[in-house]
Amino acid sequence: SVFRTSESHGAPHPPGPKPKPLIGNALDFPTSNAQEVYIEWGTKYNSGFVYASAMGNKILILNKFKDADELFEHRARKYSDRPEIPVTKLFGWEYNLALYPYGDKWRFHRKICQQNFRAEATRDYYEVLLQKVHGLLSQLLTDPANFDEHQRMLSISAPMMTMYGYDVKSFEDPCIVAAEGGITAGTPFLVPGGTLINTFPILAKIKVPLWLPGVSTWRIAARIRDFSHEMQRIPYEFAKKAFDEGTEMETFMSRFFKKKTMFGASEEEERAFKNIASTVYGAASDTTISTFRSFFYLMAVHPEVQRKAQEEIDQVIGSERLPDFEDRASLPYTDAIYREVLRYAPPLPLGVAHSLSEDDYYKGYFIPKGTIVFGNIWAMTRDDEVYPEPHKFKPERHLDNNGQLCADHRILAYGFGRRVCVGKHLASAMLWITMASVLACFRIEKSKDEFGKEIDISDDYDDFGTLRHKSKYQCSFVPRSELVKHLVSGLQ
Ligand code: HEM
Repeated sequence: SVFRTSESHGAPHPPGPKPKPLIGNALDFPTSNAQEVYIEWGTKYNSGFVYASAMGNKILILNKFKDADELFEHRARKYSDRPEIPVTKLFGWEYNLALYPYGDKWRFHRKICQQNFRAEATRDYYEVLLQKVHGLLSQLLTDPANFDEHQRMLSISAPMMTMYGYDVKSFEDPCIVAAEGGITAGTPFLVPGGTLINTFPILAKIKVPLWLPGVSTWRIAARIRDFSHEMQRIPYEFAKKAFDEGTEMETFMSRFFKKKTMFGASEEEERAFKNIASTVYGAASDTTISTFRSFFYLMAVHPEVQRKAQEEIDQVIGSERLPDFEDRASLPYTDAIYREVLRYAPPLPLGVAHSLSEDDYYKGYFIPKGTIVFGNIWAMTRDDEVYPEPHKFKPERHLDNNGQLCADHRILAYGFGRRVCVGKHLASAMLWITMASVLACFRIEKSKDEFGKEIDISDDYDDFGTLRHKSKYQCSFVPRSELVKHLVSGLQ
């Protein structure tokens, strides 16, 4: 569009679909597979970044890493805000630091996250993670058909355990019911006219239409607030009690309680620890679930990749023990699989929206304050100048000629700039140890039908607005040896 406004000093907005009178680009916004549509816009308007606006929302999409790097990293001071969600307070979602505006409160929370989730600090969680992953191995051995349920439970219980020491064992757990209930019921409120549909991952779970007869907005709001208080209260009180009784294990919350007892802590700090622990549930579980779904699928359809990883594991670890975090540096191919899964199937293809806190000019274009800015992770991980044959699953692309991991550590799936996923080291540890452990123990194969014929798995994904999941499929987990069977059954 070439709309010129007084504050733009004559510079046009970046290229994009031409706005219609009154409704702007309202009808142009995609409701699913947006990441692909935005790539098409880029091609159509011959630009690495495109702009559109509707009903007061201005949106900039960055399809190229170079532009994302320039704006999110080098101009971070302007590009680190979040779009405002008016109902946050109404729903009791003030705890969620991923939604905070760029400012002191966010900075305070982010600093605590960085201290506790930086690469070194994640070591404190290794023992718990390993225990949880070994639990998954046992379940895959005894009940392989329900592998998806098991990986979902792992993805939910690992963060609950590391944050609070709260051991979730069932989807009926009151804390999980409250967390899921709040997200499910609250989501429709976040979508004014559907235009913000791609703004937050949480929007993915739109299920209850608010205009159902007899459903009052306020009643729903009150329910969501209750859910949200419960999901914060239950595990917090559990962790507090465990600490007071001296039975606590080393967790994010116990570390805080210990510090408070020894040195004291402000109310503000206590509130921040609580907020962070609650945020982690939503931030960690769905993204991890999505990654595991892609991983099992990609292994089942790429036996040659699996074989290579298993050769590497057998060589380094042998078959008498299971992988440990210390083995990671000696298993570059397995690490390359982790990177390639997140490249091939980023769980949040459009990341999480940033917003621009001041007017800006870029490459001769005017971008107004308040513009919602998406880094199109999907487009960047499919850029064939960076990743030749981007539609192929090839872990080798992350290795150099000596079979060592390439120096570029950047995993685009974790987002950008000062808002980059603050849990990425924890996520990396969790994802890698799970992948290495499952590969060490099982061959992941396509399931067979009653005639012994392999059941194909399509490359279909469900796209819930922002969160992308491999659509339902079957696969089999075959123990690699009797020894492995023995090793895994001994874990329980
Ligand atoms: C596969 C796993 C994960 C993926 C793909 C992922 C991806 C992302 C992305 C794309 C963002 C937004 C970045 C941006 O604004 O540019 C984000 C933010 C965030 N993530 Fe993750 N994440 C994962 C796991 C985790 C885990 C395990 C934790 C917690 C320990 C976590 C905590 C957070 C938090 C708190 C934010 C908000 C940061 C802020 O607004 O400053 N994430 N994540």
